[in-house]
Amino acid sequence: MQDVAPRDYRDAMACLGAAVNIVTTDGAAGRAGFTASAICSVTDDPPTLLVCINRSSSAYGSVTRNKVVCVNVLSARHEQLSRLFGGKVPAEERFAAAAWSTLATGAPVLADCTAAFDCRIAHVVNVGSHDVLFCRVVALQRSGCTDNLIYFGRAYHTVGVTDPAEAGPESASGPS
Ligand SMILES: NC(=O)c1ccc[n+]([C@@H]2O[C@H](COP(=O)([O-])OP(=O)(O)OC[C@H]3O[C@@H](n4cnc5c(N)ncnc54)[C@H](O)[C@@H]3O)[C@@H](O)[C@H]2O)c1
Ligand SMILES: Cc1cc2c(cc1C)N(C[C@H](O)[C@H](O)[C@H](O)COP(=O)(O)O)c1[nH]c(=O)[nH]c(=O)c1N2
Repeated sequence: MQDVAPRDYRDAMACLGAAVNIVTTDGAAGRAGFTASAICSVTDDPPTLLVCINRSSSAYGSVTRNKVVCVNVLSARHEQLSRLFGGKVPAEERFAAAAWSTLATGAPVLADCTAAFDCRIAHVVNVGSHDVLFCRVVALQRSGCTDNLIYFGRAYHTVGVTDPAEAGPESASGPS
């Protein structure tokens, strides 16, 4: 069996479109956040999602020591914010560019995000350069679920629904 080169792997992964999110944390280990597309739902009982984080990321220490994250799902208007959280910009400058609140864990919730999943990190698995964080969702926020910022072919795109009713009502749940 022939090994697949990392470059070929990334070229093929560039063909897999994915929603763009900002993953945040706060707590004793400090506030931090990064742009992430390697996120998916694991199970609805108990509500659990996974986040893949590069261990070389500036947010890594804060995320793993605080043991909480909020996954903020982005819409088209957040492209510039996604670029800011995509690397090489100091954390304070990233957060200064938007309005934030909190739900249950204290991790920053982006005021106008499409959906926010506030989580406690339940389990961590090391795989190559990344840690896979299995995150138990403890609170939610949904608002204006009409479009998503998508990363595909190394570029940003938008998908949306023409009838907002298709996306369901706005809501928030969980302890606050
Ligand atoms: N999962 C990730 O860690 C991830 C995902 C997307 C982009 N990025 C980072 O964003 C920057 C721009 O990326 P790009 O899409 O323009 O070109 P790229 O060639 O670095 O990435 C192409 C695709 O490969 C995957 N990928 C990239 N780096 C990866 C990594 N270290 N581990 C696992 N999968 C990875 C992603 O699906 C990405 O869309 C790069 O620095 C890249 O490392 C990282
Ligand atoms: C569209 C897109 C998607 C992702 C990323 C980037 C971009 C532009 N990055 C990279 C990540 O955002 C970046 O490396 C961090 O912000 C770390 O940079 P600093 O170490 O903080 O400068 C990223 N990193 C990661 O660990 N997991 C991921 O799923 C993703 N996904």
